[in-house]
Amino acid sequence: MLEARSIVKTYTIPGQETITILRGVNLNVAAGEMVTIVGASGSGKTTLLNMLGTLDTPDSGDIMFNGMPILSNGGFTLNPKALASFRNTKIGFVFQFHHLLSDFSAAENVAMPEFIATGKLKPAIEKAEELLQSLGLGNRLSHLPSELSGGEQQRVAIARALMNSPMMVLADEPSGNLDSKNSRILYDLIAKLSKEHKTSFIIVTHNEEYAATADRCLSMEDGILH
Ligand SMILES: Nc1ncnc2c1ncn2[C@@H]1O[C@H](COP(=O)(O)OP(=O)(O)OP(=O)(O)O)[C@@H](O)[C@H]1O
Repeated sequence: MLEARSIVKTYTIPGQETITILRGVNLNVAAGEMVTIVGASGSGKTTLLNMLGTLDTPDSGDIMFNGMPILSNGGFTLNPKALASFRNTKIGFVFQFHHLLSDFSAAENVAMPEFIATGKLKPAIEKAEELLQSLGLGNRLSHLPSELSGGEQQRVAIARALMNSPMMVLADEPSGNLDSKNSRILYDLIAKLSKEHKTSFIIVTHNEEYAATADRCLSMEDGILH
């Protein structure tokens, strides 16, 4: 489903030498596969996730998505509008600080991107409620983020990422602020969703114990994914 080839990324800070973060990363992820990425702080895990999510460009490398070239020799193949549409429809994002909107309920938070895209509130809310119910949050639909536990908030963030039935979800430390019980629940849930929805998950984490529960656990070392 996803094929990333020879991704190289360097950063140059004015007045300092250039540092190479990604030295030629290769990654293949199948549909419905759950892949975790571990590695030392600063090793480039988030940088890679940003490239895979088309949020940033590498210096060089290629990305194919479902057989379609998205990135060729370090440049996007789509114009900005088409790229944004690709990202909004095919990729879901889950971050450690889930960025839920504090004045909106769980259901409204999940429905928001679709409401903005379509201008139709009722179908978006109905779909959001259905999704939240399937994630065990049926009795939390009208709660504000501040009225939800950390684990519940993270499940709302996952529901939001799944709202447009993406082919791939990218998650950066999704359990970073959760205790071990809630982290376990979250990883079990992701494993189940990846199989049920045939959605690929790529998850960056520091927790090697949970990382090992994925279909495949990779490690970022010296700018290469092993
Ligand atoms: N915009 C930038 N300009 C310069 N250097 C950057 C920039 N973004 C990231 N870096 C550097 O790239 C390296 C990799 O950062 P990245 O956030 O990908 O690491 P990480 O593996 O996700 O780390 P962590 O586990 O601590 O989140 C770091 O040394 C960071 O300082």
